[in-house]
Amino acid sequence: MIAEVKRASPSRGNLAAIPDPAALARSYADSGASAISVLTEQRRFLGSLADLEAVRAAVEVPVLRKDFVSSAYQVLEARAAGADLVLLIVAALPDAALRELLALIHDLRMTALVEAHDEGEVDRALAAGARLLGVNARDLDTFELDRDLFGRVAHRIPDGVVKVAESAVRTADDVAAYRAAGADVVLVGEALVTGDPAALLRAFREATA
Ligand SMILES: O=C(O)c1ccccc1NCC(=O)[C@H](O)[C@H](O)COP(=O)(O)O
Repeated sequence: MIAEVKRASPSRGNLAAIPDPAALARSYADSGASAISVLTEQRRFLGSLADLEAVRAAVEVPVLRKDFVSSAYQVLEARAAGADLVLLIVAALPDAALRELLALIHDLRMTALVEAHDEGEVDRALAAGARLLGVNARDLDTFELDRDLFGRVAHRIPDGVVKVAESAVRTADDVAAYRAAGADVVLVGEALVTGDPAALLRAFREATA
């Protein structure tokens, strides 16, 4: 499980105040999350690099900078703030930029979560050298959720590339469905920040046991 610190979103507005992101991240890690995703975009998600720094200082597990990263500067910022992983969204990056940012992230001994939303984007992510590939159920233009998307495109992702199912998890059954469709990792935001994170993470883990 990757558990997300998510105060607000363009599709859902304000979700949770999260006055102490470090405490939330600690509760995620204590409840078995294997990594923490921190949204650092300010305007629509109400996140910040300060949130990332606070989370980094609070947990031992890897921390993901989740943002619309399109420059080397943002990757270096992520590193300086203590991130281990950086999100790269295929739809937002031409092939050359995707390759350059991926190479920089690997040179820095970091990991890129390369995010796709259709088969063509999965193929572009693989061609660029993605080793951790996310399939986001949320269409970033329309905000529509398609929980079945992961199952339709996962067959294109070869063994050896870690498969992450992103978004739209509300219940343990959703986690079980992603797992059955081949997900190695599931990334969850809204359900955790609007519910009881410890109880949910326990139920999510049991759903895949
Ligand atoms: O969440 C949104 O509304 C959103 C809109 C546009 C671009 C990105 C967006 N979210 C980022 C994410 O991918 C999710 O925060 C993450 O996958 C968790 O999703 P969920 O569990 O459904 O909150």
